[in-house]
Amino acid sequence: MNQMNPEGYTTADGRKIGPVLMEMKNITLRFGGVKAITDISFDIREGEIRAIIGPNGAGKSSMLNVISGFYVPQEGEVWFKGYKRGPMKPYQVARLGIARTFQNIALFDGMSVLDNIMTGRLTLMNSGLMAQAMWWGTAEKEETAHREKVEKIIDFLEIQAIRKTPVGRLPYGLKKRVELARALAAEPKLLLLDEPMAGMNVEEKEDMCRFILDVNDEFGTTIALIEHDMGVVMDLSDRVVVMDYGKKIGDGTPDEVRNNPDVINAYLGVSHD
Ligand SMILES: Nc1ncnc2c1ncn2[C@@H]1O[C@H](COP(=O)(O)OP(=O)(O)OP(=O)(O)O)[C@@H](O)[C@H]1O
Repeated sequence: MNQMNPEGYTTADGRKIGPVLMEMKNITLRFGGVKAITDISFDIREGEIRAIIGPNGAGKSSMLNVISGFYVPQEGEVWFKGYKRGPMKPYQVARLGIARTFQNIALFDGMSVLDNIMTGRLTLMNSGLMAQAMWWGTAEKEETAHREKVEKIIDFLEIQAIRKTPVGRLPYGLKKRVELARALAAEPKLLLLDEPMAGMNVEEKEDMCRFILDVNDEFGTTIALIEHDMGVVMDLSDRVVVMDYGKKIGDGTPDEVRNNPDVINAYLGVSHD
């Protein structure tokens, strides 16, 4: 199988990748006079770890925000699970099965790890406040089921010891792991990670890499990520989209991208962290 096969393909290391889950077709996004994205197309396949890279200001965050539904492009189409996606509210995107983490951690510092992760399940909860007041039994049963799922994620990400700790007291690497846990609590089909390794030391990066691979492997979650650390990108990703000045300049396996002269030029031509 190759990457063009509609059924999917098998990676060099034997991982099975499925059919297309998301397709970005000729996306153009402008902010006033600034063109952040110019006519970019690419797909994300089921089970894949897909990276978006590029020098500073290339348009990566803008693209992640288009994928998440936060930005609606002026031109182009976004297809998800075989349907063209129109403008949506964030909760509708979450219900579709897309969850994300943020470049700057977005957790509730005063709340415990457990409670923060529980907030990830809000879009899956049927019982609202009214229902809880009137039919406490049903709501309680539902709450127990949610707690069980959350406890599973806590075990999986090895954060049992800090489950009661307020997030504000945790070191950076662990906060990032809690953020991953909260995104996973929504049971996403597609998980978006915005610079998951930013600000981490070597050991924290190694842990995060392992957890990302395990999530992908264990839950079959498709993952799209932006990351500046090239070593991490090349190790983790099945395929990589490369952006520069809002345009796509490369798309392929890490090896293909690494040897692409346009990509080499883009990275040599600018300062990069
Ligand atoms: N909300 C916005 N309003 C106006 N311009 C914006 C906005 N967001 C991004 N831009 C512009 O769009 C272009 C792409 O920015 P974007 O943040 O997507 O790049 P990036 O590749 O994620 O950069 P970095 O690696 O530095 O985070 C830049 O010229 C940026 O100034």
